[in-house]
Amino acid sequence: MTPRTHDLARARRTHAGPDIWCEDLVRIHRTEGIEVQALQGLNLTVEAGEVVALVGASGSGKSTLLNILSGLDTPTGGRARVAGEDLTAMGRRQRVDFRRHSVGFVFQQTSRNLLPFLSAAENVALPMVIAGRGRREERAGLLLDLLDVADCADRRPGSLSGGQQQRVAIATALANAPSVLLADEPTGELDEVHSAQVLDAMRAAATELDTTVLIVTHDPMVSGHVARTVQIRDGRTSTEVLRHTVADGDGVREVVEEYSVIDRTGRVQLPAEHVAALQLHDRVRIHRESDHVGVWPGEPATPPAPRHGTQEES
Ligand SMILES: Nc1ncnc2c1ncn2[C@@H]1O[C@H](COP(=O)(O)OP(=O)(O)OP(=O)(O)O)[C@@H](O)[C@H]1O
Repeated sequence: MTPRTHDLARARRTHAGPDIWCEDLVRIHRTEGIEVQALQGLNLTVEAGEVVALVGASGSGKSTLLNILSGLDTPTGGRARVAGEDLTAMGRRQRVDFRRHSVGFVFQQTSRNLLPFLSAAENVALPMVIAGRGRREERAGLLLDLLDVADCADRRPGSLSGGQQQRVAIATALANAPSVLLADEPTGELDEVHSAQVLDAMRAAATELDTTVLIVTHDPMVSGHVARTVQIRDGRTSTEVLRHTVADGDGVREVVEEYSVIDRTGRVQLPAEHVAALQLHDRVRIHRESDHVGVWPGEPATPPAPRHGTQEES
């Protein structure tokens, strides 16, 4: 901790277990008699202090999930807990409290995050005014310092660059020391250099304040800046990419491993490229070997003989 930020209040958790937990989450949107199942039994667990990117094609259900996790929307089915709060059983007052204290939110549009007629410091202080928090000016200054935009404190958003505005927006979202920070395409309007700077600043602030972060993004670059990337496909989590640094006889290197997600009932979504390459459709044959499971196209009718060590793993 730097000397200036050592007295910044960090997230305070009174719950045990993960900060984000969803089980079999379903959300059906109904408009003009048409039903769209945006989330189709989604499972996701994010432990306290993790920084996770959520990626997926347009329409895969990312914004729907974020709206539920931030308490703006309610699921049609399944269960969800964020910062220890059961999102399916919250009353109106509890929901207001949850949005004020337990979660912070950063939108893609820089103009949506900040009030244009307030300075950066006043924007950061505003959620603390609403929550009745003391020592606001001091905390606002420390947060702006933590996000490396202390020099912008007296400037209004309109005179700041997109990257500076997003840093101020992150400071604002962290004002009341939430356990969870949800960010919807926070780098969507920034170029690569500024995106990287904003992500690094967000990650550093999250570590300092012990905040759990979920970043929804289309930007593949974001994955390179986080240890865990969860892919959502057709309203379900399908694959996860984990990155970690290994130091061994060959030196220090980054190891990237991709996993398919398996749910409680044993469902696995095969990666789309495997499905296409092997022309898997309608039904497949599955064989268990001693240490893995093989998946074969449904044709021909005779099951293949096991070929140890050469099968495509699911
Ligand atoms: N309010 C709504 N009414 C009807 N359908 C909706 C509504 N919101 C979302 N949908 C539908 O639900 C599905 C998931 O949408 P969602 O916005 O969650 O996806 P997304 O992954 O965030 O997409 P994008 O990356 O384009 O923002 C889509 O088919 C979308 O058309």
